[in-house]
Amino acid sequence: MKKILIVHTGGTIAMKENQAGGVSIEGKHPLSSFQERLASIASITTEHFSQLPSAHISPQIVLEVAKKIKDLKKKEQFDGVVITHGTDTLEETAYMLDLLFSQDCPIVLTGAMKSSNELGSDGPSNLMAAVRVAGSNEASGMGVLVVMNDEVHSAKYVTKTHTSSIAAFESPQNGPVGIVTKKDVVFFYKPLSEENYSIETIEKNVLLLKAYSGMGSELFEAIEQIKIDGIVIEAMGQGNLPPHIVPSLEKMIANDIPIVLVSRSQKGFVQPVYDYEGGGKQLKKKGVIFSNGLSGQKARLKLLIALQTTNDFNQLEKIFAL
Ligand SMILES: NC(=O)C[C@H](N)C(=O)O
Repeated sequence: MKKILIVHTGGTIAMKENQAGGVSIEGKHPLSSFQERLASIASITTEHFSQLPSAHISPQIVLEVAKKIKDLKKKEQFDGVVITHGTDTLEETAYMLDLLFSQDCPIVLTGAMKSSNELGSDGPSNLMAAVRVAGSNEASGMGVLVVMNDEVHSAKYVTKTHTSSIAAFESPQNGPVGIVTKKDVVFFYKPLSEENYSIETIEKNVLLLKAYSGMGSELFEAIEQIKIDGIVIEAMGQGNLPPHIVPSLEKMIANDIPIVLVSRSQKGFVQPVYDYEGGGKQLKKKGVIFSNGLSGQKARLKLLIALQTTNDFNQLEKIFAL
């Protein structure tokens, strides 16, 4: 039987609906009673790390989760790790762990869209599916995975696309990397690359801004008042920005603050194509770093981690080309 470590961090999967219709964390983890069922498919060790809604989870907390898993893995050999997590920031935690762990031991994140006592609660089936994926031989070498609604997604591309449906997670760029059927776990693709960073702390301040039609420089002027180490901008289309913000970007670059560009569009990459003021070709020439199809929230985490290792522009550009 495979040995699986389950780390609970909180989220709706750990919550209950009260009589007034409010959903919150209350008492013992509701999936504790599900332990016996899980024991029929794997040998389970459970770690109650936290009971937090995922909006309360920060990169610093994710780093603590990573350290806890590394400590537990030093003491005991596990075939796979499952992390239960709130769905609101699940994709961010999954991607951050993907950057912090090598691909040898499967790490699978799951959660629930409906709390434990709601009709049709998806927590138990998602947890069961996640344990099966973490214990499957093919999961090794796949990077950190997200299992929701019987689909397996790669941490790099998965995103929450629906606020309440149980089919809330999709990978718009390339679809799921696998599915969970009644009998099997089936994978379609393997990732082509692996990235690993070894960091002890997260101390940098990286902001995320979204571009919008008519955007002016006022947000950038406000940001000048605070100390930042980097910024990610969700640009329009292939990586274009309104012209009025260009002088603010030039100022940041002159002050050695790296600017990473991603797209507001869910699919495709940003590319230096348009040669007008604020267009991608001109931004690239000015020293803006182009990302590789990551969402804004994931590029922000990558910059946060990368800046712990280097603030050399060429190095950062290489990291974001991966
Ligand atoms: N479905 C969920 O888990 C949402 C919840 N608000 C959370 O992220 O903690």
